[in-house]
Amino acid sequence: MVRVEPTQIPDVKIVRTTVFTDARGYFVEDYNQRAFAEAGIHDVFVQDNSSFSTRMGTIRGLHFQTEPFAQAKLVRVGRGRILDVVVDLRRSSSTYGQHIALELSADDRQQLFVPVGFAHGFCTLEPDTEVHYKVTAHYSPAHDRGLAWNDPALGIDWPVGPAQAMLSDKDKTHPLFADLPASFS
Ligand SMILES: Cc1cn([C@H]2C[C@H](O)[C@@H](COP(=O)(O)OP(=O)(O)O[C@H]3O[C@@H](C)C(=O)[C@@H](O)[C@H]3O)O2)c(=O)[nH]c1=O
Repeated sequence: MVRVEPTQIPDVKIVRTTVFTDARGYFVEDYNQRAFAEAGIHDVFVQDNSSFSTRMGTIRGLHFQTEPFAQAKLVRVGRGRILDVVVDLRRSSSTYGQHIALELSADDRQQLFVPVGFAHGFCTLEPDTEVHYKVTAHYSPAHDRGLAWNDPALGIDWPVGPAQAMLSDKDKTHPLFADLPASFS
């Protein structure tokens, strides 16, 4: 059983699943298209991604792709724990520039649905953390964009600062929120 619930930014959803345990172990539905449709989400996922981060304090983000490769994402953790963060980049939105930060772990199996129009990133809260996410458009390096994870204007309360964060070279160079071109919305 899959339940889809709104967050403070209503188009961003928390997805909860029911785990059925028995003597063998457990069974769980990780994704259910009908439950999403009943929640008004009709996005079609076309690619499943996984990333593994060895170090606690690894930050990946904040990332998004532009049209026609903009992606909605459904994020879950297979091993370990993350602080998952999404930032509303939709200029016409009443929550433009606001963010949601939610802990996701392998233990609670909570997932986050991130609609098109948001930047996404996370910080690992444990070593050896594996993140799985479905996306609704294929990877396109030409449409791949970033937003500075530690832009003070975003007000994100990351668990680590720049001195401790493990980042890719790419993620050290993204523009500030105020410098994103208007054409992204
Ligand atoms: C995202 C992606 C990367 N790659 C390749 C490109 C590159 O050589 C290598 C690592 O890519 P990155 O450094 O962009 O990986 P990463 O920093 O983990 O990027 C991911 O971060 C999280 C927060 C997201 O939301 C994702 O959409 C994605 O942007 O993998 C693909 O082949 N397909 C993909 O879909």
